[in-house]
Amino acid sequence: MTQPHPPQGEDARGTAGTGEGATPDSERVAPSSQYRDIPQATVTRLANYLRVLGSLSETGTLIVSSEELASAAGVGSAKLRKDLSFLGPNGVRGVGYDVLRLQARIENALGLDRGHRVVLVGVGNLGRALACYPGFDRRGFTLSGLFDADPALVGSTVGDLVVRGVDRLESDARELGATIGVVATPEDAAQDVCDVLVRSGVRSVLSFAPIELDVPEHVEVRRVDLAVEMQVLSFNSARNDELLRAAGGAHAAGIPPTRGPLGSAVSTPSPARRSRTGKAGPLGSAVTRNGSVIAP
Ligand SMILES: NC(=O)c1ccc[n+]([C@@H]2O[C@H](COP(=O)([O-])OP(=O)(O)OC[C@H]3O[C@@H](n4cnc5c(N)ncnc54)[C@H](O)[C@@H]3O)[C@@H](O)[C@H]2O)c1
Repeated sequence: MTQPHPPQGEDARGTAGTGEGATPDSERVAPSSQYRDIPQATVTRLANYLRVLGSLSETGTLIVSSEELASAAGVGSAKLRKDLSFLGPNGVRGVGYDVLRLQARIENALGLDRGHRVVLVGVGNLGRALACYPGFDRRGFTLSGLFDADPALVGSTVGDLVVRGVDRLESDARELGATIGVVATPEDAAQDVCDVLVRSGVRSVLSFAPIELDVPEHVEVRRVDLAVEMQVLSFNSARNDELLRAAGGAHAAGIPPTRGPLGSAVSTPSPARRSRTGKAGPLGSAVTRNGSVIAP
């Protein structure tokens, strides 16, 4: 992860400070507000780069090239450089990115350096699993409060926290300084819970309940729906089958293989296609054909 590599693409110009072609990073930490125009898709990818960088820093890697980082994150290196260009000058030409510095830069852009206190409502099957997951802390999210309506659960310990009654949600979430509220209740309770979270001052809600939640304009809701993710996988799988069939026909006719939907040449899947480099990701996880990394 430390070999130098020649600059290319927009980096090579070294003008706009878009990547490894830029001058060495200044120590100046930009305010997060400077990043508000970053496109949503880039924000999602930045979070992914951050995860990869976290794994690299845990293994003591100091410098990473854009190709290596891009490969581990499952994106093309041009896209990676474009994404990182939103953060201002990064990296050193011919050397690569300083892992810790880039981590700090992305954390700043994502507002993670401020830290987030999270409260979770609904400590059932899903809520318990989330409450026991140790990975949030590593990424700047401190689970600070668990709430449930079931008297049998209130007072019990889940993970490191004692479950509180939902009747205390408004006052306790405010007192805890919660910035994010997670809704893991049945759908019929989700809107009420969301309203209480909003009254407590929470401005970001992550909901697992399968309904749309009404919130005031200043509050953002993100809904997680695994069924939707599986539907996307189903669609991609059907499309890739189609492309493989077309590529098979083209091979038979002596026509070169077509490009896949993400720019990869379509060929029969094999273990060697676990990632663009044929390597497992930094977490030992496989990079899927559509570019996402499956975390262990
Ligand atoms: N998005 C997804 O991919 C996905 C996947 C699985 C489940 N879910 C959804 O997540 C939610 C939780 O699922 P689950 O399997 O953990 O359900 P569950 O029944 O095991 O747990 C729900 C918990 O919410 C508590 N609760 C009920 N009303 C409440 C209220 N008013 N205030 C506080 N707590 C209250 C219950 O006491 C229970 O502990 C459901 O809405 C489910 O549809 C979503």
